[in-house]
Amino acid sequence: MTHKIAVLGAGKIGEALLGGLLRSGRPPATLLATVRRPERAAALRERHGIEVVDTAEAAKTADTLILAVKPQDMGALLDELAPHATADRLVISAAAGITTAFVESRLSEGTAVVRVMPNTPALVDEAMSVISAGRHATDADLAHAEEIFGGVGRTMRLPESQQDAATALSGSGPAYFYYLVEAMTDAGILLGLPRDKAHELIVQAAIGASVMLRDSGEHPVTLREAVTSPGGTTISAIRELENHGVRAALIAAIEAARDRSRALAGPA
Ligand SMILES: NC(=O)C1=CN([C@@H]2O[C@H](COP(=O)(O)OP(=O)(O)OC[C@H]3O[C@@H](n4cnc5c(N)ncnc54)[C@H](O)[C@@H]3O)[C@@H](O)[C@H]2O)C=CC1
Ligand SMILES: O=C(O)[C@@H]1CCC=N1
Repeated sequence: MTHKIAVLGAGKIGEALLGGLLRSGRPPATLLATVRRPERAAALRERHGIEVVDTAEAAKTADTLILAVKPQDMGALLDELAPHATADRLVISAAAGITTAFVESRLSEGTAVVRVMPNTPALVDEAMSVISAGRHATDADLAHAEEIFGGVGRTMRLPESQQDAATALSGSGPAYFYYLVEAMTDAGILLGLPRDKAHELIVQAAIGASVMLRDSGEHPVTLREAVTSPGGTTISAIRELENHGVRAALIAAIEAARDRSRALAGPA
């Protein structure tokens, strides 16, 4: 069998991954997708030139099955998959909250399952994908998952016990930055700047700050201190952020995301 990857439930994250795999040079003939709606199938075929098949066909043809449906749809997908997926398939779940134990319990005994939490910057090859092994996944299975998800950005191995936290920080993480950009744009509007100019200023500040965070090796406190002149503008803003409990709000928000990820696993 040629080495094939199927993305089961090619929605936003599944399509981002497929696009990245194609950009990284994987031939379209080695990729398969499954979807629910015919219009979606037509769009995927047209945009990426890949074959869209049903779950049974994907399970029979591909040796790596990436499950990218919503956590709430995972039980139904596994019911469809189980009769067709032999135990030699590597199954990779990208769903928030869903444990490898849950996936394993629905598939053939001994199936290797890997849990991965990517994020949407996969669309621009800047994802972070956090990878954990299930009970039967070997180092080679983890390396295979790293190779696939490494095509759309960076990867990090963490124990599965830390996946809900990683989901809250990294899977959902880009949304917090977009939220911040929205709020800062509102501030620019309040201060009388045109929306497009405010947006451009904030996006460039975000890119500049991100590159410095990644490349300077400096602690964020040091980078922030370098912006914060005595008696200056930045400290006036920082005082308001502290007054409004923004740090505590972020900690509480990310804890809530972690708790939601745990809850999506369903009752223990
Ligand atoms: N959107 C994001 O930023 C991230 C999402 N995830 C996870 O990825 C999964 C998908 O999320 P999105 O892509 O945002 O959702 P989505 O709703 O865009 O994609 C899911 C797709 O699966 C299809 N689907 C559902 N059941 C199916 C079945 N039985 N057979 C074939 N197709 C089926 C749906 O029609 C839909 O197109 C979720 O479990 C989520 O937790 C993980 C990391 C980041
Ligand atoms: O919001 C969600 O549940 C998904 C998982 C991580 C990012 N988006």
